[in-house]
Parts: sequence; C-alpha cells; structure tokens
Amino acid sequence: MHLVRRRAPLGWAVGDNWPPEIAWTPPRVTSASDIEEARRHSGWACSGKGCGDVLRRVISGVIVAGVVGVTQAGTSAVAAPAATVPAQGSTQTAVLHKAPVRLDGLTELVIRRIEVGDEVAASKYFSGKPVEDPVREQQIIDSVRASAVQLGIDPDSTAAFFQAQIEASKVVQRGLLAKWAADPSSTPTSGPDLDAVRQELDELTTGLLTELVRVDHLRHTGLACDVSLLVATTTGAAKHHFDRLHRQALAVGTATVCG
Ligand SMILES: C=C(O[C@@H]1C=C(C(=O)O)C=C[C@H]1O)C(=O)O
Repeated sequence: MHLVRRRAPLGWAVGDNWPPEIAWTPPRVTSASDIEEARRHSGWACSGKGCGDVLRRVISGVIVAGVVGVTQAGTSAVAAPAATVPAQGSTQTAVLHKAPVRLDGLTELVIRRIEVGDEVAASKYFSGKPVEDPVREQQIIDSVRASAVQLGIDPDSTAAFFQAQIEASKVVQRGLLAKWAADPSSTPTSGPDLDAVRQELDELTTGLLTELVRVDHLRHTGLACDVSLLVATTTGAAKHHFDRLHRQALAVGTATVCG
C-alpha cells in the first residue's frame, strides 16, 4: 500500500487513533461512494493493497465526528461530558471524551458566500460581464486588511482567507457558466442586479470578519482545527445538498482556515 498526503487537513499520522479525542473502532463502511467521499475529504491519496481499510477509517471517523458534532451543537467547545454515540453500520460504539473546537459558524458563512456565487453567475450570464473583476477583488482585499488591523487579527492570513473566498466564487461562476453553455435548457430564467448581489457579499464580509475574530485562537491548533473543519464542511455540504462543483468551491474557500 502507498499512502501519500496531498494536503494537510488532518495532523495525524497513519496508525494513530483518529480523531484523538474519540476512542473508536471502525464501523463497516463499504460502498464505493463512501470511499470516494473519504478520498475527496480526507486529503489523502492511497493506492495499492490495504487502502480500503485506511480510507474506511477516515470516513468512519468523519461519520462519528459528524454525529458527535451534531449532537454536541450548542454545547461548550471543550471539556464536554463523555457521551456514547452509535456508529453507523456497526454494533460498535464511539466514546466522546472531549468535543472538538467548532468552526460551523464560519463554515456556514463560507457556504452562504458560495451560494451567492450562483446569483453572481446568473447575473453575469445575462449581463455578459466577465467572471473576474480584479479592481473589485483588490478593493475587497484592501478593505479586509484594514479591518483585520482594527480588529486585532493577522492581516496577511485574513487577506489569504478572503482571497480564497473570491477564488471559491469564481470556481462556482465558471462551473455554472460552462454548464449553462453546454446545456442551454439548464440556464436561469433571470439574473439579479450585480450591485445588489455585491451588497449581499459585503454584508457577508462583515459576518466573516466577526467569525474570524471569534475563531482566531482556534485556527492554529493543528489537529483540533483540522478535525473541526472537516466535521463542519462535511456536515455543511450535506445540509446544503452541495453538488460536486459546490463541494469543490467549499474546499477552495476553507483551504486557509487552519494554518
Ligand atoms: C463575485 C464577483 O465575481 C468575482 C469574485 C469576486 C468575489 O468573490 O468577491 C469579486 C470579483 C470578481 O472577480 C463579482 O464580480 O462581484
């Protein structure tokens, strides 16, 4: 078996118990789509004999952590009481000793911004405006840098986070415009005014900055941040019925959260 790390959302080594706060034994997860889901979300690429077990461990952990994340919603982020959670597809159980840090609020706003990308795409489909507007992008980056200084968070990582949001929006816009060009029957019937949509994006910027301040101390916690982000993005994408394109945008938009 050959296992390589393509990116680093999880700070664990092969053979570690995962997630570290959860004592678990892997439930049976066998379908091809589960494994494909694990491959896409784990940040690991695996080839050869034994990969199935490794990937099953990852997706099993995601399921358990997701269940825990949902059941622990609204409770304290640390030192939560122990809870027993039934593992999907198995009689085995996972025991939660400590809830992971939560990035649901930030992720929810990233998701909303991605959804607004659909409206931007529809607007541009009718106006013929290009996907990319470098002047507007620079205005956003300059503005969030200035806000970061005022709010006492790092301007460079704040700028990188918002650059990722802009890239995520462009992933959605390009994907939808390409889809509509290939299949005219799927095109929108109307498109909103771009200025109105940009106002919505500006409001989201304020919300995202507030969330970045709130989770600032969690963003450099390594594994805890990685696990929390994985749970938040996995459950968020499922809750919003994200398709492949929007999941891809979500991966782009959250790439700089834990660093
Ligand atoms: C969303 C737009 O499309 C692109 C993405 C942007 C963004 O995500 O903020 C900004 C400018 C464009 O490069 C837009 O034109 O407003």
